[in-house]
Amino acid sequence: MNVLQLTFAILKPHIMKNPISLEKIQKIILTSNFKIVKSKRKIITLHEAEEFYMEHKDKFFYNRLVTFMTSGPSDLYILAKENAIKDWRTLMGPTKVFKAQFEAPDTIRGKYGLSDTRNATHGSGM
Ligand SMILES: Nc1ncnc2c1ncn2[C@@H]1O[C@H](COP(=O)(O)OP(=O)(O)OP(=O)(O)O)[C@@H](O)[C@H]1O
Repeated sequence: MNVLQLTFAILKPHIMKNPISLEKIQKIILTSNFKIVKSKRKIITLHEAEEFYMEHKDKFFYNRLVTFMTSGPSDLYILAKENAIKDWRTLMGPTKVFKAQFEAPDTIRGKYGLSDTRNATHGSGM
């Protein structure tokens, strides 16, 4: 039996500022057979960002991360597909931008990541 799975994806603020990157990533979502269950464009509040990244509270990049994530609109998606979580993470590529660029240059982060913080997209973990 085929079981649909949901995943939560975010297109981060620097992507939203570049219409070409935004369009290309939206196209990747659609051509990879994800169904968009729900989408919303919004500026994530500081409170939401702090809660969302709570697990990283003590990391050196936490302040930088929540500041960046609240710096402008993001696109938020609930995506559905078989193996949605794994497939979206595979499309995103490695978290760290240099690893993405050298080891997985064709992934979203490989192509559109600018730094370890501005790494283009978020995807739910398992
Ligand atoms: N070393 C780092 N320096 C700067 N920012 C980082 C670093 N590691 C992680 N981040 C930021 O924190 C976010 C969450 O990190 P995490 O380790 O949970 O990675 P992930 O599971 O691949 O990413 P995400 O949860 O965004 O899909 C990353 O997407 C990135 O924006």
